[in-house]
Amino acid sequence: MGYNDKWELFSEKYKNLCTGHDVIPDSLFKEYGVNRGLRDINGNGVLTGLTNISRIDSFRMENGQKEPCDGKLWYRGYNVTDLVQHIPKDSFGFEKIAYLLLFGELPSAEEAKDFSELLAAGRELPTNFTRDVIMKASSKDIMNSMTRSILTLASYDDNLNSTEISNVILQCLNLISVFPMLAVYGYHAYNHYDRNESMYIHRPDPNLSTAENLLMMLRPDKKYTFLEAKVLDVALILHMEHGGGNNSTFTTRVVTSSGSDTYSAIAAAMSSLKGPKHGGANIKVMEMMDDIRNHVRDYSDKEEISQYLSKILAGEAFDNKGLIYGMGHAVYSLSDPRERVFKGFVEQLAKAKHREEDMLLYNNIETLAPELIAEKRKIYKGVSPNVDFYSGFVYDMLDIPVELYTPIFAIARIVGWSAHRLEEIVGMNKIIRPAYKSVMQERELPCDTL
Ligand SMILES: CC(=O)SCCNC(=O)CCNC(=O)[C@H](O)C(C)(C)COP(=O)(O)OP(=O)(O)OC[C@H]1O[C@@H](n2cnc3c(N)ncnc32)[C@H](O)[C@@H]1OP(=O)(O)O
Ligand SMILES: O=C([O-])CC(=O)C(=O)O
Repeated sequence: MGYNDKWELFSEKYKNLCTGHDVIPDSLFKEYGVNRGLRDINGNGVLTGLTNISRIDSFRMENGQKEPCDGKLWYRGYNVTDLVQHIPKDSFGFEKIAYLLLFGELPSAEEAKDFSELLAAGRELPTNFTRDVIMKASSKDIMNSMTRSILTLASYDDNLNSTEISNVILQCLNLISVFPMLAVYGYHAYNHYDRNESMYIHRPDPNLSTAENLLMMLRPDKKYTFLEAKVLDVALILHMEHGGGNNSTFTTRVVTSSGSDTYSAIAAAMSSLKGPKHGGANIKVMEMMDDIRNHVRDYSDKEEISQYLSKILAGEAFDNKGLIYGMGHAVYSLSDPRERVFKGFVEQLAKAKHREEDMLLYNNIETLAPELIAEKRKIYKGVSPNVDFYSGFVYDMLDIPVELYTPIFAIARIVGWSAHRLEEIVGMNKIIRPAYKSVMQERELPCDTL
C-alpha cells in the first residue's frame, strides 16, 4: 500500500471519530441560548460593535412592528445608490469613494486629485517582486496567490508592527494601490505556467483610474472601452464596504483587536472573503449558470428552469450543496440595493455585447429562485438576489477570467477592511473575545494509557 493510500485510509477512518465528537445537538444550542453563526432565530446578527462607516437597512418599523423593506446601503451617511448616480458620466468614482470611506468626508476636487496621485504613486512593487514572489508556485486560486503576496510584502516594511494611525494609513493605502497588480499579475503567472499561454506584464499607468488600470493590465493589447471601465468602476464601488459584521470585515476587526499588523489582518480577511458563501459566491454563480445552461434548453421556459432550480435546491444537481448561488443574504430581506443599481448597467452592457439571451435566463432565475427558496427553506425575512448574482455575468462580458472574480471583490473591499481596521484601532482598544459554553464532560484518566 502506497503512502497516499495510507493517508486516505487514515483520514476516512478518523472522519467518523471527529464527527462523533464534534456534533453538538440542536437542543443544547436552544438550552443555553446560543445563537448559531452569531444569529438569532430570525437571522438577525448578535450585536457585537458600533460603527460610523456604513449602515445597512433591510427592515423598517411600522406600527411598532419590524417589517421587511427594500434594502438600502449607506457609506458615511450617503446613500450608495445616490453616490453612484452622482458620479459624473464621464469620470470614475472608486478613488473618491475610497477617500470618503477611509476619512469620513467627501474629498474636495484638490483632495481627490492628490489622493488619486498618491494611489498612482503607490502602484509599485518592490524590485523583482513579480518574478520572485508572484510567479513562484503560481496557482489557479488567485485569492491564495494574493494572500501570499500580501504576507511577503510585510517583509519589506521596516515599520511592520507599528499600529500608529499614520503608519496604518500608509500601509493600507499601499495595499489598496498594489492590489490590482497582485491580482492581475497572479493571474498572468497562472495563465502562463499552468495553462501554457503567453505571459505579458503591463505596468500600471499613473494617469488611469483603478478600474481602467485593471482592464489595461489584464488585456494583451491594453485596450478597453469607456463603458467597460465605467461598469467595472461601479462594480468596485458597490463592493467596497458592507458594515462590520460581514465575515471578512469582522475577521479584519477580530485580528486587528489582538494588536496584529496590517498585512496579517488583511491576509486573514482575504482568507475569509474567498469562501463560497461570501465573496467566493461570484465564481459559484458562474459555475452554476454554466451548469444551468447545460441542462435547460429553452431560456424562456419558466417551467423547465423551475424544475432544474428545484433539483439544485434538493441537492440533486450542480454541486449538491442545495444552494442557489447569488440568492439570499444574511441581512437583506426584500432586495439588495447593490443588485438593483448593478442591474441597470448589466442590461446596458448585455445589449452592447449581444448577450440578450443570457440576460433572459438571468431575469427568469431572478424571479423564480426566490419563490422556490422561500417554499423549500425556513425564510423569516424574505430572500432576494444579492450583489453577486450579476457580478460574474458582468465580468464575463468584460472578458475577465473567472479566476479574477473574487480578487476583484477584494480589490474593492480592501477599502472597507482598511476603514474598519482604522476604526477598531482608534476607538475600541479591547481584544475581541466572545465566549463558548463548554458542553464537554469530564472523564477519569485511565491508568497506563499515556
Ligand atoms: C457578498 C456576499 O457575501 S453576498 C452572499 C453571497 N453568497 C451566496 O450567494 C451563496 C448563497 N446564499 C447563501 O448561502 C445564504 O443566503 C447566505 C450565506 C448568503 C446567507 O445565509 P443565511 O444568513 O443563513 O440566510 P437566511 O437566514 O435567510 O437563510 C434561511 C435558510 O434559507 C437557506 N438559504 C438562504 N439562501 C439560500 C440559497 N441561496 N439557496 C438555498 N438555500 C438558501 C439557508 O441555508 C437557511 O436554511 P437553513 O436554516 O436550513 O440553514
Ligand atoms: O454582509 C454580508 O454578510 C455579505 C455581503 O453582502 C458583503 O460582505 O458585501
